[in-house]
Amino acid sequence: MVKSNGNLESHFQIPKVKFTKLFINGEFVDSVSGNTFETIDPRNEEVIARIAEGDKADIDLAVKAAREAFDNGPWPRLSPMERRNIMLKFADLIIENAEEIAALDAMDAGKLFAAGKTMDIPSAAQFMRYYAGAADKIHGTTLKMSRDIQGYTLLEPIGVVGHIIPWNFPTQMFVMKVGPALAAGCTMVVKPAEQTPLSALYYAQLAKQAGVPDGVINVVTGFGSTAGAALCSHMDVDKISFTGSTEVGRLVMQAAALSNLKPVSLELGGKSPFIVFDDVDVEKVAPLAMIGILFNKGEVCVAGSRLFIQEGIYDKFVKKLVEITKTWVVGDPFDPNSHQGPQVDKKQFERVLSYIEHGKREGATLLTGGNALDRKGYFVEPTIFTDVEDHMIIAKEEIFGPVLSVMKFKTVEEVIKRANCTQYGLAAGVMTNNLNIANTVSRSIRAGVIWINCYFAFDPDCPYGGYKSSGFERDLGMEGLHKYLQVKSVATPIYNSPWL
Ligand SMILES: NC(=O)C1=CN([C@@H]2O[C@H](COP(=O)(O)OP(=O)(O)OC[C@H]3O[C@@H](n4cnc5c(N)ncnc54)[C@H](OP(=O)(O)O)[C@@H]3O)[C@@H](O)[C@H]2O)C=CC1
Ligand SMILES: CCCCCC/C=C/C(=O)O
Repeated sequence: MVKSNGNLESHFQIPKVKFTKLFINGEFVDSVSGNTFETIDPRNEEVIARIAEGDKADIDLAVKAAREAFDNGPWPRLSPMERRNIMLKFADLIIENAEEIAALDAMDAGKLFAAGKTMDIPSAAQFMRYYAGAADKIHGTTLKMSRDIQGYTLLEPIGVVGHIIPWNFPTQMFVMKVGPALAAGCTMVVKPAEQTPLSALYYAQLAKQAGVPDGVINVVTGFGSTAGAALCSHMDVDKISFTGSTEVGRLVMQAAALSNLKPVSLELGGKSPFIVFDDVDVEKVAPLAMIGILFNKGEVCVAGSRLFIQEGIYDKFVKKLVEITKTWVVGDPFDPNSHQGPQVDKKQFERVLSYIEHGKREGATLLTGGNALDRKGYFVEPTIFTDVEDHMIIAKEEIFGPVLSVMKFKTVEEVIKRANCTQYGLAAGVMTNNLNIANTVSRSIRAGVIWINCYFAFDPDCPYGGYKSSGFERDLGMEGLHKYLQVKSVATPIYNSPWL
């Protein structure tokens, strides 16, 4: 039985929500319609605040501000060093306000407050600093042309960017998208997920404080089917950067194509294999496998949700997994003893529980967990299914919760084939002390991120994104910056040069 920590009263003074309106052209404003929507605390199902509900009319105003800021404003025309300095100030303000932002994401998304303060928010500031440092290192190339022509390329900002972000990492997603776009000299409209508007609005205020000019960053809170769809279809938006479900990713791409053929980058769902060979130390790797599914309550696209264990260590490994779940505390995300908070909302909570019922009906063995906690809020026990078969729904579909599907395998060839047998291709974990196996498997798995003897090894310098139905283009790394740039080739004749 998973313990639900008794201390549900937070000793931390939860801050009042300061920003609830749309942020357009440097000001917090009501939506044109005057409509608002509730943002709910998944700990207790209570209303945190009412937030301005932007729709097409507000997207039009936000895009107009971003368009004007790009076409005539200072941001794309500042020297890269000036952009860098403002971005560094932005990063400093993120760190200075880490505690308040962590509290907002804990209230809005059920994310652990302590982890937010010490990991999520600081890593977001690091992402911003990484791209501040990249701002004055955006270089084209000189070309060796075949005739008496001199050629070179320019990397130019793509223009007005629409960022549509999900609810699972409100902070990182905001900064992973906004940071590189700022460094590139772009302007933007951010549509945060309806479940998690609070930190995005807070970041908008910090950006203004840091000196980001009005109109460069605009935040329109609201719903995907209205505000999000309007952003994707907008004729004055030059690029869409989307993170979310594969299903919605298709809609985003369709809207972009049917409007002005704007390019899109898609970071979508996953069903990542975590592969354990029988030469590993079970005591060390089993905890990593559990973190691979339980980190952030399983609401992670790269979660290692399919655990493949080689038969030689299967029984010992599974026994260790159960031991670990018994020490795993599910409870109030403000309580420092909690390892796991509530799922983000009622819809996701019910979705996870419905997948657990699928697993039972399909004949998998429910080894541990499988229940909601008997308390208010959207809390789900860490759940492990064994005897899972590849054709089962819990082996094929992304659950996006603390539910692990465990499978046994014999050979390297078998596990490569089974790991690749998925529509997704986001990430994979390969646990082995055999370098040849690590090399073979890492090159054979069709996924955008491979972690060998580690997991969730995120870094600002390491590109992150998917193959197949997990999307294309990358966040993070210099690839995460280049998607906000476009290449211009320039050529001129050369005369009397001693060489070509
Ligand atoms: N790759 C990743 O990091 C993530 C993947 N996911 C996947 O998505 C699933 C559901 O999560 P969810 O948040 O509902 O993901 P969605 O794909 O539904 O939403 C992601 C973002 O897209 C917006 N959106 C929704 N419909 C449209 C549309 N027609 N046009 C433009 N934007 C739209 C959403 O707005 P709104 O929230 O207001 O509807 C949200 O901001 C998860 O179970 C998981 O499979 C989810 C989060 C992160
Ligand atoms: C420190 C963790 C950063 C994670 C940010 C991106 C991951 C998103 C996902 O896979 O859902």
